Parts: sequence; C-alpha cells; structure tokens
Amino acid sequence: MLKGVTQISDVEWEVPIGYVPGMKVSGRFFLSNGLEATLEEGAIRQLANVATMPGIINHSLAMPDIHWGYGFPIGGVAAFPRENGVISPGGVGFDINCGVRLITTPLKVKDLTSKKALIEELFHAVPTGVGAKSARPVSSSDLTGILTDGAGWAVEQGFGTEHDLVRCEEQGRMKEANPDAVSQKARQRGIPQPGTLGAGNHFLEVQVVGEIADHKAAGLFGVEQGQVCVMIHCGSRGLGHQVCTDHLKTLEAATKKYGINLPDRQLACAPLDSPEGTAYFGAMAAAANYAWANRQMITHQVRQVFSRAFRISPEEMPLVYDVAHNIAKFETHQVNGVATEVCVHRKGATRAFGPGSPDLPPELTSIGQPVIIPGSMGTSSYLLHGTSTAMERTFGSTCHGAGRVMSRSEAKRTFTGQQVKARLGESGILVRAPNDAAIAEEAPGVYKPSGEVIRVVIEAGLSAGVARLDPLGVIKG
Ligand SMILES: Nc1nc2c(ncn2[C@@H]2O[C@H](COP(=O)(O)O)[C@@H](O)[C@H]2O)c(=O)[nH]1
Ligand SMILES: [Mn+2]
Ligand SMILES: [Mn+2]
Repeated sequence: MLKGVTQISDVEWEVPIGYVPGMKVSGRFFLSNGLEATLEEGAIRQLANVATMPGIINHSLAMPDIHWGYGFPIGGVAAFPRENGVISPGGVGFDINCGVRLITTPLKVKDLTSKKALIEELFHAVPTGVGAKSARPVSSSDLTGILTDGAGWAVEQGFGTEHDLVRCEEQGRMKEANPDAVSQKARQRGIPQPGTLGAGNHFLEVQVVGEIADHKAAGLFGVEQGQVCVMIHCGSRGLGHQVCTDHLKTLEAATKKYGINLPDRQLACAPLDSPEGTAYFGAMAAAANYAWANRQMITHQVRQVFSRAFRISPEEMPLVYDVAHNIAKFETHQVNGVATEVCVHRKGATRAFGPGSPDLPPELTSIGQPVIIPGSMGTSSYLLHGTSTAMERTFGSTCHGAGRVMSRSEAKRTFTGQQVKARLGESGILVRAPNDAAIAEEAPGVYKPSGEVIRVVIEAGLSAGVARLDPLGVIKG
C-alpha cells in the first residue's frame, strides 16, 4: 500500500491529516488488497487535496472505483455545510449528472430471436457518437423547459410516464435550476442533442438478470432471474460540458477573490452563498435537468424499438430507477448527531440512501433506494440497494462503476476494436459502435474487475447486493 496511508479494516484506509499540507480533515478510501495494484498515488493525493477545502465535513471520501480525475478523484465524495461551505465544479465533473438507469422488460433471453437485429435497431433509434444530433431537436423555449423541469418536461411531451419520474433520484428534476445562469454557448450546444447517447464510455446495454442475491429486494424492484433488461448510461452532453467550462473560469477568479488557498487550481470553488457559487449551482442544476430529460427521451426511443420488435407496451418496460453519479446537491445528513443540511459532491459516486429515507418513493422506503452500478461491456453490472451504514459513513454514497485503469491512448495501443469485438462475440456479447476505435478504448480490460469493486462496497456496508446483470449486447457511443 502507498506510504503514509493506514489500514483501518480489510476494505478501508485512512489518509491522515498532513499527507498534504493544509488538510482540515483526514481522507478515507474503500479498497481491497486485490484492487491495490489499481490505486494511483495521484488519485490519493487528489483525495488529500480535497480535504484542504473550506468547511469540509468528517472526511474526504473515495470509493473503490477511485481513479485520477479533474481536481477531485473520480469515485470522490465530499460534503460542505450550507454556511461556510464551498461548491466546486471539480467535485461534480464535466459531464454534469452523468448517470445510469435500468429498465426491465417482460422478455427472457429465448425471446430475443434476432439479437443482432435488435441491437441494430437500437443503434439507429438512439443517435450515438461524438457529434450525435437529436431526432427531435428542440426550440429555445423547449430548452428552457428542459433546463427547468428535467425529466418532467420529457414526460409532459409524451416521452414517458409519471411512474418514470417517481423512479428517478430527485424525481428527475433539481428545483434550484437557474436557466439564466446557462450561457448562450451552452444553450447552442444543448439544442441539437436531447435524446442522444454521446460518445466514449456512454452506452446502452441489453442485459439479462444472471443471479438474484436478495429475492425480497428484487421483488420490490420488479426484477427476476432470466429477465431481459436495458441499462442506459449518459449525461448532459455538450451543454453540461460547456456549463462546467464557463463556470470554472468564474470560480477560478472567485477562489482568489474570497482568499481561498488550494493546493490545486482544478479545485476552484466559491462559498455556497456567494454570487459565483450560487450561479454555478443554478447552472449545474439546470444541466442536471438536461441530463434527466436526455435519459428519459432515450428511454422512450428504447421502448418504441421493443414495442415494435416484441409487441409489448411501454408500460411493460418500467424504470427500476435512475441514479446520478456526477452531481452536487443539498441533502440532510447527521453531522455530530445533528440533522444538518449539507452540499454533497458526488464525482463518480452514486447516492445510496438507506431504508426509511424520506426522499424515496413509499414503496421503496422499507429497503432503501435501488443503486445501479455498471461494470463493462464484457463484465457484469450490479443492482444493489442503499444502506443505513452508507448514511452514517459516506453521506449516503457508494461507488459508480468499476472505474477506469487504462487511458484511452494506452487502450488503443493495447487492443484493436476487431479483437475486442471478436472476444466478446465468443461470450455471446454483441457490440455496435460508430467506429472500431470506440470499441478498443472501452475494452473490458480498461476497467477494474467489477465483481471485486462491488464486493468491497458490500463488505464495507455501503450497499447490499440485489442482482447481477450480465451483458448480452451493447451500443457504445
Ligand atoms: N455495463 C457496462 N458498463 C460500462 C461500460 N462502459 C463503461 N462501463 C462502466 O461504467 C462506469 C461509468 O463510469 P464513468 O466514470 O465513465 O461515468 C465505468 O466505471 C465502467 O465501470 C459498458 O459498455 N457496459
Ligand atoms: Mn458521462
Ligand atoms: Mn458516467
């Protein structure tokens, strides 16, 4: 293990105050000996850097999918008090409200008589790739509706049901959104892209429920062994990226203006109650709403394909849940035994609220929220649920994926798209992407082993297993 960090348990380590100068609290990260080789010193330094930020509460935290990111490590979680706390775009990421949703179907694998045709139809129904343009570009006033109402806008337009909204974190809408804090340039980037998957790590995957770990929770979530499901991973596209870029500039200036000392300028931040902090929060919330509308529109496109192919109605394809994994939100957590409103930054981390949370729909409060963790196009993804331990230890947070271990350039030197496709084909997994490079960059080998990452969060008590989801066919952006 890295010099200077101390082991607390089989799955938890501490980065003590002093690891980097100016730390206000210690860092804590969750990992296992089996994942030690994947740990980057740079990411632990970033975890320690976050601990120097004004007002940080308890610990700077990182999940087992930790890897190097912009400012904060990916897999990072940090909470700040509403008074005297700060907000930082580096703690959210460029793809604001990148997230994952899981949709079930009434189908079994045997019903997929032409999997290739299904994947091809999905590929054509959901615009995919770097500059993907929407089949339904929106007007400027529609865009304002999207930024204000998120998934609610999409449902109002006929792209889903009220039940979909209930099954989204925040009901698919951050009420604090301020479209006026979103630049014209960001709006221009957003107009042609609602309902598009984007590029890179974003995906749409047809999966089968391989194994149930908790039958009661699976029943409650509407999931059963052998069932075909669809997982969607994407975010706020060019609009979110532009919001982050625009506000980083103002927050870099604000960092100086408010005399905040930081070890890394990528941690640029401003007091939560400052004009700069408020503007970023309002714009970030608007971009988060764009992402929810985007995933909702893609859901509609997916349901239409399944309806045509299998004569099933959209109601037979309910949303299990939709989670955000790049976001900052005000939430109430126990701090020193007192219920306190804090701004939780999750940067490549997933909310994992436990049983009894008032933020969950009544039918889920007995068990906790569904937590959806993707693996890779060749390894399993997982459905888990939130726990009270996560509430106590990590501000109700868990990991967001397996976590990348190899850069895109190294991946292209190591794998070819054809090779990866052939190997996945041998396991019966179909891959469709705009080009071969996209497949090489996303080979399963660029990610940590998802099963071990999940084992760590379960052993640490941050989530509890519900079901394993195995890939059948994937569309990569
Ligand atoms: N099931 C799949 N999971 C995938 C695929 N590509 C990536 N991933 C996982 O998603 C997370 C998301 O990470 P992000 O930081 O890029 O948002 C990543 O860590 C992988 O574990 C895929 O094609 N299918
Ligand atoms: Mn993303
Ligand atoms: Mn993501």
